[in-house]
Amino acid sequence: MTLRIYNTITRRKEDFIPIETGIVKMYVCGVTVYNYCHLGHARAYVVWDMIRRYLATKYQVKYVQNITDIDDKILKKAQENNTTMQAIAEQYIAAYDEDMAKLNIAQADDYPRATETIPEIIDLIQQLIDRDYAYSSRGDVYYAVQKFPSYGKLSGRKLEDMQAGASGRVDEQEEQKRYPFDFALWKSAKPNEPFWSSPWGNGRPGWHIECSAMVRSRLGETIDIHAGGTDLQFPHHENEIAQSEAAYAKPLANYWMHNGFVNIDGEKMSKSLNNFTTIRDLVTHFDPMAIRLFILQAQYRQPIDFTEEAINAATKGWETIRDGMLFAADFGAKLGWENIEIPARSDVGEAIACFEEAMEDDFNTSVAMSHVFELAKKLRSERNSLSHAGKTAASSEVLFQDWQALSYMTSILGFVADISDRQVKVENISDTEIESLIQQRIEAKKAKNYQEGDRIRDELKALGITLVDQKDGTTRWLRA
Ligand SMILES: Nc1ncnc2c1ncn2[C@@H]1O[C@H](COP(=O)(O)OP(=O)(O)OP(=O)(O)O)[C@@H](O)[C@H]1O
Ligand SMILES: [Zn+2]
Repeated sequence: MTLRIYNTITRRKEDFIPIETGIVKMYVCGVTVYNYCHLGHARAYVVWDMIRRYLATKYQVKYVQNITDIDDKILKKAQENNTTMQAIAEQYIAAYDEDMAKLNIAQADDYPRATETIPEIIDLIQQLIDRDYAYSSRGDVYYAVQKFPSYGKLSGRKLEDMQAGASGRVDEQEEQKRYPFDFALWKSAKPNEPFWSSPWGNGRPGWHIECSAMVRSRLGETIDIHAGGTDLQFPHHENEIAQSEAAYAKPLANYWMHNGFVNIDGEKMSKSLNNFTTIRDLVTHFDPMAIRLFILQAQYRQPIDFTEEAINAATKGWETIRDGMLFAADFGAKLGWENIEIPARSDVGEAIACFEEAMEDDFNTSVAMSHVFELAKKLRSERNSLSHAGKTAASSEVLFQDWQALSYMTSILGFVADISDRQVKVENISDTEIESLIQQRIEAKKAKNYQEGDRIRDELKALGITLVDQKDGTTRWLRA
């Protein structure tokens, strides 16, 4: 099987061949740190985390993700809060780390910050000026897009078409440019703004140049995969290509990958549209793994609509998968299983062929998840047989293989099931409390308050107690 990746720049799926055998160099554009991350950001970073985990089954992956800690929006927030740009950045970097850890997103190998990359940025701008791709103008430096003949090759935009559609509005900054689509590499310092000294005077870098400088300094002139959200194709990634390829005369990346949006009512979830739900708010209502599942149920390039029904359905789905993942912890001893660690790929063998086939097809997690569900549902039905009849339909060996395959797949997709949480809860409810809740449920059902009845059943389920309603109207219960 060969891994195939949809490459935005060629607009087709291609076989993945890394530059250096056995190594993948991957750069992902990170967040601008001036606010809490929302579900759209969660999607982006869950997706790149999943891809990184899958690649790591075959290659050594070097994963770099930048932090944009200089930006107009951060400055504005600092002014509003009467504090410094650095203080705002630190606050939201810490929040980012917390949110991503909840979603079980692995740390990058490196998180370069714009403020820590200034010498490399200045060097790169100087090279572009020396090669006549950039010019300084009253303390600013601009990239001359017309000098780069393949400008637009990633996004498919042509300068002539863009010019025809432009408004013709000219503000002060526009006057300093030679051509309307030239973009800033360096911005002269305004009063009360942080600045760094440079050959063009005091100022700060533009946004696009930081990524070109970081890719080069952390990974090299050409990398394997460069990734980000669909909105970054233009202008951000187009401009990165123009900068890096003009400076080094080599492709910046061999594969360009872009994740689809999380939408609300057909519109991109975004800070500027104020239609966002933060990750920290979501995790107070939903299990972070249900959020991860909600994201991975779609193939990464497809849009996802965020609705309450969809996230509720993902919560139910996660319960099934979690029970499957915890099958060994719950029943392994009873079935005589010895090694109940998450298995290595070699131990799982043939069982994962279908899963891998889906993942090799441009990381089709939608199909991959269907294989996960198949196994989780099978284990759930065996769980019921064990609880009710004290025996399983399939042999212990077959179940062990199923559980291993499920555990392997879910580890690649980055799911974690918290056994400690469950054990504590199970110990924390006494038989008398269970009996009393069952009695309350029977009464609720008699009063036709089925919602309350279901609530009690779910509450007990979360505590590891399964209720089994009998034909005679009584209820039996079982601890997981
Ligand atoms: N709704 C979304 N769905 C998927 N990815 C998103 C969404 N919103 C932002 N992203 C991605 O998150 C990453 C970080 O984005 P960044 O910090 O620049 O936020 P942003 O695009 O300014 O967010 P916003 O649009 O909310 O202001 C980018 O790769 C971006 O494409
Ligand atoms: Zn970038």
